[in-house]
Amino acid sequence: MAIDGKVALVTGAGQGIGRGIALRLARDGADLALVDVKQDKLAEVAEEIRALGRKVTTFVADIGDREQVFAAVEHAGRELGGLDIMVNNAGISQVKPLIDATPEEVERIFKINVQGTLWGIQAAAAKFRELGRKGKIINASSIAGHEGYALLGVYSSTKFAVRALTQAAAKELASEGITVNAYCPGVVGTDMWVDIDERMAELTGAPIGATYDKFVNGIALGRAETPDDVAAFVSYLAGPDADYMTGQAPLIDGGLVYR
Ligand SMILES: NC(=O)C1=CN([C@@H]2O[C@H](COP(=O)(O)OP(=O)(O)OC[C@H]3O[C@@H](n4cnc5c(N)ncnc54)[C@H](O)[C@@H]3O)[C@@H](O)[C@H]2O)C=CC1
Ligand SMILES: CC(=O)C(C)=O
Repeated sequence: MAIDGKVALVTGAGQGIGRGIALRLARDGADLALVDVKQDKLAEVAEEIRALGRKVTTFVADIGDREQVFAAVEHAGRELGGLDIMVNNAGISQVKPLIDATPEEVERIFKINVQGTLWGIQAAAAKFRELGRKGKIINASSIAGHEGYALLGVYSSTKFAVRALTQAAAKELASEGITVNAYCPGVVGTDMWVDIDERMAELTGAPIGATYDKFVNGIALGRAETPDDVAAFVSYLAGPDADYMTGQAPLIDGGLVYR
């Protein structure tokens, strides 16, 4: 298997895309460190990974807190014998007109989506250095990191920022053989989209489900994305076939945004 015996840490692994990525990397042969704020969800995913015959450890951490991210990486290294792949997946959404966004709301989403990704890059790079490994760092951006969406403007700006961090980190870390890439999903049917759809309904008066359907109707391949669709691409980014790729943030969206 492509990443047999490698150690991967996935943030936001308790559900949705992060869970899908963790399960896929386990099927690819990796041992997994699962990080989330939700202890009960982590335990469920860990059980699924154990059933696949891989080693797994869990760690409750808020990625917005730098010390907690470094502690999570330390924990993974200690429990699983190192670190090779860091997936900075956890993130939150926010649906609101730009002109109404409060300082507290902006601070919170930047703390998690942008600072959380930066702390993940820092902690992983420090661990790869210490171990002398050529690790891979993989960050969650979005179609909203390539295009600013109405009512998702602040969220979109955090995902543009993730692309900037990905490019800059790739340039800074390349000489050590560390690669940094991002994945940009489209409309994935997770709890995040349930929240986005509900908030859009409140703000626009659209019926529940209508915003989600409108976005999905724009997808050339004719269906919503699944966590497995995203995980298949992350599997490629985590494996040796992506060794010569760095600083990129490709769209994996079924044909929705074209760049
Ligand atoms: N669902 C979608 O259509 C898309 C999602 N994305 C991105 O993919 C990533 C995952 O999204 P989903 O799985 O859909 O979201 P989700 O809301 O279903 O799951 C997110 C997970 O991250 C965890 N989390 C949230 N804040 C955290 C924090 N501060 N520290 C640690 N864990 C935290 C949550 O507890 C949850 O388990 C996010 O970065 C999101 O922005 C990107 C494009 C599209
Ligand atoms: C959640 C997300 O990134 C979008 C725009 O679907």
